[in-house]
Amino acid sequence: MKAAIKGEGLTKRYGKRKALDNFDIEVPEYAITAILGPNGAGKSTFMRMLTGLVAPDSGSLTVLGERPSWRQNRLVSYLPDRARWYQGQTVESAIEWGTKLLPEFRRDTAWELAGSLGLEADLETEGMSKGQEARLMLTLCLAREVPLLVLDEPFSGIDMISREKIVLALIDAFATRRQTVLICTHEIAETESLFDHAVFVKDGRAALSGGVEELRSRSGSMQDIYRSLYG
Ligand SMILES: Nc1ncnc2c1ncn2[C@@H]1O[C@H](COP(=O)(O)OP(=O)(O)OP(=O)(O)O)[C@@H](O)[C@H]1O
Repeated sequence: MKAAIKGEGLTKRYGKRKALDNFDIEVPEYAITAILGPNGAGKSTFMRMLTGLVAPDSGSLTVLGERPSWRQNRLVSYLPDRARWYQGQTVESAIEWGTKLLPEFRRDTAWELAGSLGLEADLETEGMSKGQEARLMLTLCLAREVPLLVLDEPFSGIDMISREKIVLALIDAFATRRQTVLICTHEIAETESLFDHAVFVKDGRAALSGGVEELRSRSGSMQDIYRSLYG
């Protein structure tokens, strides 16, 4: 197994609090890996580190064989945990913006995804519901044919039917492209069928990780493991 992402001894402090505390992780390439854990465990801090938005205080991190950087971000499609739009943007102008500015962005794929997620071209980002906003962010992210997708909470605020569509879109994208996908989520119940590999984060550390099949055969469902670690 080759690692698309490798982190060793990653530590990040905010004042006295350690968001990450000697965090070790290996994310296998061409697989879908879940990062799981309760609020405040350190998941988003790690996701931000992958794109260089947050620098570790100590430890080492490689993403596709190099340290995170702006140059490296051409190869990474990152879905942040909060949306930011330009004023007056619509679904159409956001897709045009992606076509012009995002590396390896496929306009046709974006329109297909937008259509299947029920996003109309003239829908304005101002005044969008939380779920519409999440669907548009995901559309922009999945339309990029880059080697690594990093999705921070892609399902939050999204209704069950759309969530199922997104899971199918991800499986579809994954079957036709060679991509590594890293997803941080709280929605284990409906999405665990998606994951090949899982990393459970607790208090800034990797408490448990491994192939999902192997973890299940040893310790039950992902939900059972989650309860026994955090309950
Ligand atoms: N910019 C920041 N300034 C201060 N503290 C921060 C900052 N970013 C994260 N933290 C703290 O670091 C810890 C880990 O936060 P992080 O957002 O990584 O958790 P998370 O696992 O993603 O949580 P959630 O599931 O709620 O999104 C928390 O205690 C948080 O308050």
